[in-house]
Amino acid sequence: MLLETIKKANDIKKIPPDKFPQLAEEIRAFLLDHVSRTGGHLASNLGAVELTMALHYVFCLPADKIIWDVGHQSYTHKILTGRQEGFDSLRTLGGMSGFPKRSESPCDAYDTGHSSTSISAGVGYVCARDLKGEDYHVISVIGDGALTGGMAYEAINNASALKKNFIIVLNDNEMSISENVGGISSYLSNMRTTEGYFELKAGVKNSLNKIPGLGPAAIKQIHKTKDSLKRLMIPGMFFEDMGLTYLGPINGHDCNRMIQVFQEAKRVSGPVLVHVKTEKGRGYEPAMRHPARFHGTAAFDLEHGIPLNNNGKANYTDIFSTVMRKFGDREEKVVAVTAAMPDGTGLKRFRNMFPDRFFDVGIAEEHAVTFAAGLALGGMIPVVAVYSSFLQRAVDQIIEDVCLQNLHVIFAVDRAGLVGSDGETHQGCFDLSYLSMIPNMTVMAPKNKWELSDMMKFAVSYDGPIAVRYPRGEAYDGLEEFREPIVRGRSEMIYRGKGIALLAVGSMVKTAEAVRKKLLEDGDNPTLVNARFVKPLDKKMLDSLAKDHEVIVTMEENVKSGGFGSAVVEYLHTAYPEVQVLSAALPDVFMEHGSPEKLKEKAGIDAGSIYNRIKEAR
Ligand SMILES: Cc1ncc(C[n+]2csc(CCOP(=O)(O)OP(=O)(O)O)c2C)c(N)n1
Ligand SMILES: CC(=O)[C@@H](O)[C@H](O)COP(=O)(O)O
Ligand SMILES: [Mg+2]
Repeated sequence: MLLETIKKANDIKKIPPDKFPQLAEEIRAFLLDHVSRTGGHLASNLGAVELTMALHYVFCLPADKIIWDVGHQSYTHKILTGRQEGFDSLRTLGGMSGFPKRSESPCDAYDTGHSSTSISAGVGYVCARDLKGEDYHVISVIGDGALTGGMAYEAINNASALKKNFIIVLNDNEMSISENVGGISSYLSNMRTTEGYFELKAGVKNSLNKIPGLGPAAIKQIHKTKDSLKRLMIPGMFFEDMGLTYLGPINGHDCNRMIQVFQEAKRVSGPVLVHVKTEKGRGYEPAMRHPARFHGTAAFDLEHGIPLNNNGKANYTDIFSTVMRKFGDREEKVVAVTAAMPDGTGLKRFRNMFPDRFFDVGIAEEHAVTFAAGLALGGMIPVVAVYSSFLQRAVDQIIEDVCLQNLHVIFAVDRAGLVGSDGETHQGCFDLSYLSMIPNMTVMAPKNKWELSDMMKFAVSYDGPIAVRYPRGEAYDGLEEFREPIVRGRSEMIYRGKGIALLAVGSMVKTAEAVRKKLLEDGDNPTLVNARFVKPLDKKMLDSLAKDHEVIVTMEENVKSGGFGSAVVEYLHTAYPEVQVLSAALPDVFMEHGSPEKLKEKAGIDAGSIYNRIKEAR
């Protein structure tokens, strides 16, 4: 086994490149064996095996810096830097992260998880290197999907002005999570797959060298001709026009070719882009056929590519998907917007049935929100379906473009709360704070699957900016009998008791039920309220609770700061200083990867911990 030779960074250099096809095969077998058991990002990793090997062969880590965009494709990098054992604990609490982490290895140059940041970070490294007079290479590896994100162009613009030595590797597999979209994607797909541009470059260089006594004017003329020829050979010459030297496209599964080109890229003066063509899911038939399904996967049966442990229960995304399909039929003004997540947000069905009213804007959350503002002003009812952590990108657009103009834009905020195995970068723990601080915004969270549907109906009938946030995973199907009509700013009384009031937001209503059960066993008779609205706050309900409860417990899957609990404390503290308020919320730390259940325990927002806190307080 060649893989056994790899114990630490740069060990790959001990393996002769003619053995690389065997090493690539072993790495793919290793990835499949582990990811089929643990779950994780598979298809992108299978596609990036040879690319990573070639990079590790040519560059020297940790001195040289490889910055992985998003970071979901960094598994081979982890293997080649001596972290094979970590794959047994991949994405579990205390185990190895699924993304690059500087705390995990000196070879991880940059912590990532969100898209389109690698070129900016790379340009920063390059400037710091040159200011300090240091000597190393910086390589940003960005996918064609990530190249739909605006930050990438801001960074290229900057890199081109700075003219510093810097390598960008474009890993083009013609896929984002779903099919890649937009102009840049079509541009890349239209590029010739031959290596014509290389041949031309080499040809021109050779001819220049062979002509004795060639003067500067003649060379200038030849360069001009070369540029015109390049334009003929490669449509658009977009990257060169942006100020980068373009090399490619090259076969991203041919290690020898990549090694040759990366070595050439090292010698280029100024920023250079190497365009590498890879195949998402390579080497595993089900992933090649369904790259979107195997982009990020739970544990699956390796032989057939079928997920294990699928209990068939609907999750919140499924409910949202059904609601949107119904709106598509009933309300012609409803349009759907996603930033490259039609699968993850459940909008695929809407896309298939109402393609004219569906917009995938690429990995461009900021644009998605301002685009929705325009749609709303033009008379449509846009539903922006987006993960909580990705919406962080667009806070300014929510404030300036949507809320300031008080526009009817609906935000369907999926993956709100602890998402689990993706960890810090993906936990949806800030949205209640960053949404409810904005004037004109209404913020709701459903307690169960029926309420998500009711809240979406309410959101469509409402006129103004409004957000519904719901968690990743199985939709709660308890408390079906509690289905009072939704009224803006009004919470829902589930059980009226006295002494202790549990006031819970969304997913925490289920936890509050469990806390209530424990308290009932002790002889207490706690009240349980489903908050429904985080903004506006139901002050009438708070007034009424304050009258006959000594302790009010707020419960939310959001950071404490700026969240529901802090709003309740602010109100009660002045109006009813005698009432004790306990806030169960996420702590002021970035929550790592692990199962949501374990993370809740760690954060002290599981039923047991909240019960204990109440007991201590009384
Ligand atoms: C800001 C942000 N929005 C959305 C995502 C979700 N996301 C993760 S990977 C990905 C697709 C990236 O495509 P590409 O860069 O081509 O990499 P590939 O998966 O094809 O290897 C998306 C949309 C994200 N990580 N960050
Ligand atoms: C890397 C990335 O950002 C996505 O692939 C994300 O991991 C998807 O998360 P879900 O599995 O919750 O859709
Ligand atoms: Mg891609």
